[in-house]
Amino acid sequence: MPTIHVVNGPNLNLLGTREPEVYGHETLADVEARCRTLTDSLGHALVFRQSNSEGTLVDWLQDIGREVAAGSALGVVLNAGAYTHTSVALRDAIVGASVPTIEVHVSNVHAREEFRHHSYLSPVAIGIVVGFGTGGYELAIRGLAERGRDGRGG
Ligand SMILES: O=C1C[C@@](O)(C(=O)O)C[C@@H](O)[C@@H]1O
Repeated sequence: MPTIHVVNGPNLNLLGTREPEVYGHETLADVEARCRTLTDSLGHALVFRQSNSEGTLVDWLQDIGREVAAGSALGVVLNAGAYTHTSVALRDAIVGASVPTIEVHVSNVHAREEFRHHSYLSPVAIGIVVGFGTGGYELAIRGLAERGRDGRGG
């Protein structure tokens, strides 16, 4: 069964201690453990990563695109953090490397500051999960896996 990638952007390494009233008390390691329990039960491999660096995230998306083209990955669950609202480079990587992408946000970005309402990624994502706390990662994984089963690749 193809790999499901989960990629986290800047400051998500601080989950658990960062603004817990917004992002909750679970750490990124807790989230990874929950994701792994789910992907194990679905029969998919999981690669779960985090970087604060935009260029590293671009490199990973390009790598994932190659794996998807080769049939060894389904796509990516992507919480790009603040780069969501700023990064044309991440959007270009998703499009240029043809990466099936589910955009995730722990918080409901639309109920927050105006600058969080715009996403460069949403128009090129296949789906978006927003505001369900850290449980949103599992919802997104289910969505990506379901889409894979449905035969709608790429
Ligand atoms: O870093 C983050 C986290 C976030 O992506 C979320 O998961 O709710 C929302 C972004 O606006 C913010 O910059």
